[in-house]
Amino acid sequence: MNILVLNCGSSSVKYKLIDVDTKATLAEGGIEKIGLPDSFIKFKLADGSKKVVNDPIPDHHKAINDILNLLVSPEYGCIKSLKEIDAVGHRVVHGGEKFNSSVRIDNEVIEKIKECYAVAPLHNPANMIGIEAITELIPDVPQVGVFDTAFHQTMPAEAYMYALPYELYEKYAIRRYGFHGTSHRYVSRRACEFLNLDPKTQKVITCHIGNGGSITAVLNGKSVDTSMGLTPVEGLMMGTRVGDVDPGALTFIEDKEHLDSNQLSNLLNKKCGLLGVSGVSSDMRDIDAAISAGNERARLALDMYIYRIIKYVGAYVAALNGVDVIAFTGGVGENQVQLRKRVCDHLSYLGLKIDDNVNSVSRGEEKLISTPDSKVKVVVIPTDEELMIAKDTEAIVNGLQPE
Ligand SMILES: Nc1ncnc2c1ncn2[C@@H]1O[C@H](COP(=O)(O)OP(=O)(O)O)[C@@H](O)[C@H]1O
Ligand SMILES: CC(=O)OP(=O)(O)O
Ligand SMILES: [Mg+2]
Repeated sequence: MNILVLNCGSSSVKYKLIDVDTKATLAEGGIEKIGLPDSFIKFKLADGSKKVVNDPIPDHHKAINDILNLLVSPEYGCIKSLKEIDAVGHRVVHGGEKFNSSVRIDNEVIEKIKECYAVAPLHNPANMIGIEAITELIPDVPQVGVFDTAFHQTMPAEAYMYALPYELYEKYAIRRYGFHGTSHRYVSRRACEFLNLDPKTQKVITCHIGNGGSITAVLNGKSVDTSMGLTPVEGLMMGTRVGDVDPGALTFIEDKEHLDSNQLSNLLNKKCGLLGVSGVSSDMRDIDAAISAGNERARLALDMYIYRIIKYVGAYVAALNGVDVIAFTGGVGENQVQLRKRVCDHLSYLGLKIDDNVNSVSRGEEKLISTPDSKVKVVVIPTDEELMIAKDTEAIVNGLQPE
């Protein structure tokens, strides 16, 4: 069975075509920097080498079309026709309170995904573009939705409730949901497997730091708290998202700048974070380059970004009453060596030590980066949301309950 996985992030679309019977990955790649002038498509060729093609990709619509064309392209494709795809698994970012596991996509599910547009404006519309493109091109193929929010449905009420009037929760389901759940689920399990530990007995903190970023406290395999909230804006400072900010500052800005709620949402989602503070870019690679060129605002942005990660990890050590394993993942977490070093050096009070030599060469591969005598194990685990999505999709198409 060939399963196509589409993972629409806020700045990227990643894809994998997996033959789940042989476990072979037939094609994989991604489009990055969507909406930026230097966007590109990167994909693996049959011989394992990578090819990068620079191409202006203004939005997710063009990104998905390019991916589908590439799959059947005579030069680089691996299938002759889209009919060779048996099922499609989609990452869907916001599923509200409705979904605590993956589901087959039907009209009712589509309605629920659309209901969540307002609370995930960078993501759910992008996810729907993927679903609609597939419905149009290969209408009879079953499609499965795998929700970022599902893994966090185990959070206790004390962690997911806001101290707003209770009626607002009852009326609108305003609460914290958390995101990147598929990644936190995969990385927390894989980190334990990699270290030969039983996830059911471990206190794990997973740091998913990409264009969007979130940190999760995982106790015995279950999410008990996470840094994102009702929307993917809460928590860490991100590429373009503000993260935690005094709600009082928001009403002040609304007033002074005469913003309506759409304009305020646009500001908080698209104009803040690394981009807003540095004035340079939302992309960590550009921030690193600007710092090397002496840009002080880029340096301030990175300092703030790292400081926020340190505070959240500290908070989750408290929430878990200790920590056994810290895992870094996401485009930044897997590659930005300095960031990992600075976060870990700040956690030396836990008896945590990283091996600078190992850390400084660990990029995009599974690695234990703490020293043998460190009291906390620190690992880099490249996330594989696509594998999780493929497994869930296979289970659902076969009428089984996903794990
Ligand atoms: N080698 C690298 N060094 C530093 N940052 C990197 C590197 N590779 C990717 N990144 C950063 O990772 C981020 C994108 O992460 P990713 O997880 O792919 O994003 P998304 O949230 O869209 O899924 C960007 O800020 C990018 O600059
Ligand atoms: C939910 C979220 O922030 O996703 P991404 O990091 O892929 O933008
Ligand atoms: Mg992502």
